[in-house]
Amino acid sequence: MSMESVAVAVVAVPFPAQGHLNGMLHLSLLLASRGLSVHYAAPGPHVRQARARVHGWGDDAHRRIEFHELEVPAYATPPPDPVAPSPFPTHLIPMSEAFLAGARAPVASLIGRVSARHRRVVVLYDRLSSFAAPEAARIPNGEAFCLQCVAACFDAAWTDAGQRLLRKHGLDAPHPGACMPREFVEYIVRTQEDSRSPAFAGVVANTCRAIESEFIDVVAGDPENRGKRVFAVGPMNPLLNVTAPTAGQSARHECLDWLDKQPPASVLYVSFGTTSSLRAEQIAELAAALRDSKQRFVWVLRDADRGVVHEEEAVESRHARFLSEFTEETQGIGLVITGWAPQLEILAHGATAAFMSHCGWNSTMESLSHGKPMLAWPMHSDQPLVAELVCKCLKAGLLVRPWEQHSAVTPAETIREVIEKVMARDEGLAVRERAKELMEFIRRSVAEGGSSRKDLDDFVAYIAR
Ligand SMILES: O=c1ccn([C@@H]2O[C@H](COP(=O)(O)OP(=O)(O)O[C@H]3O[C@H](CO)[C@@H](O)[C@H](O)[C@H]3O)[C@@H](O)[C@H]2O)c(=O)[nH]1
Repeated sequence: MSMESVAVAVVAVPFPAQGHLNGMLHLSLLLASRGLSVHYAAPGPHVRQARARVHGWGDDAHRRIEFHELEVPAYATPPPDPVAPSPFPTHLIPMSEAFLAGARAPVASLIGRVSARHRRVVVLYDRLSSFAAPEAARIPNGEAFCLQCVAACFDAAWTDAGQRLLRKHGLDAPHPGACMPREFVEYIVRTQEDSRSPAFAGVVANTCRAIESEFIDVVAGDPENRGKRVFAVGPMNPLLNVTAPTAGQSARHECLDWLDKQPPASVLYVSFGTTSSLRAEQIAELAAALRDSKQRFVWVLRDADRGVVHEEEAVESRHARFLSEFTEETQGIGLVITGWAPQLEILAHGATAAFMSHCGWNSTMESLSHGKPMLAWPMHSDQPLVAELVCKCLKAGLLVRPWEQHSAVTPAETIREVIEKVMARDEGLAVRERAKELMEFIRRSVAEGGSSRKDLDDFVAYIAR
């Protein structure tokens, strides 16, 4: 480790929901592997959640990071409501508000302590934890970079130039603000002023030129980013080798042993991330579609996370009756996982053929970087637009149902039709081939000489200057 890199410290302040904790931890691990001193700060339960759930780095990698548990006053953590009219996780709003109100002071004090010991402090914040950016301006040696853990097309979609580009590509998703409740749009607006801190130096984005080149240009050209640096370093998730298990990882999930016994490219992986809960009627239709399609599957059947994650007993009890019958009917053909699944390893596995997903951005990057076509079932926020990007622009997926139908139950027949197309029919050949091609492009981006590698090198060189 050079003295130069030790002199610069990174303070990473994720938003404490899994889809954000995860990206910030991947980036922190990438920076730590380059010899930078990295401090990762989140409320205690979320630090533990991020560490327990991250995949692909091996058991030892975390030692390179200093974790800080922020004291945030207690808040309500209601369970998700699977029958709510909107699939947006409104049950997370009390956590978001408490975090916004309570985390600023402990983050400021951490930044102050780190500032005293380093030549420069780089505050990496999430768009939803922008309050950390002005704290970088209050120390003499601070600067702030925003980690964009959503697609560049979603970031771009809020601007006129972005909207024009979306139309040019025939991407016909509703305006981003329409896919989330008004109170959450207000939350984003309230954090906007902070993100314009004088310490704001630029954006690090979990995307790459191989899939979003024009959208990255729109983000870079946004007047808010004028004179700032934009680095597209994605995918930040490790790219696993399809045959070898993760090096240095002790425990292996049993579903991977089951996948080892299945033929190549024969299994459909089904999972809807950590912010979606399906209503019982929808679960029954999806189950019927999986059973009737006669395709092998791994299905992660979980409700959305609470504001603080407790273990999964409640989920199991909600589905217990249905599950005992369904697992009997599909014995040998499929697996249902009700706990935390090793998604990255599942997507990397040679037996996995395709991914039925809500199109969260982490899932999308993980799927495309492992060559798996997507069966897109968008639920809220950025997902309807990402589904359009994957299906229409990248042509690496098929839509299960458009977002506009989110309050209706999608029938088994419709779901089965898409499963059969992607998994078995000639009609699905093009998306299967295209996903493999994109994997090659994406992997070239992060390899020596690729655009994401260069942007990561440039980012590291810039902050360590
Ligand atoms: O059993 C599981 C379930 C999930 N995951 C991982 O959890 C992450 C889920 O992230 P994502 O696919 O992005 O979905 P969400 O959890 O829904 O993420 C939220 O955050 C994302 C990034 O901001 C947004 O793109 C989404 O719309 C938003 O819902 C991924 O890394 C998955 O690999 C597992 O490893 N095992």
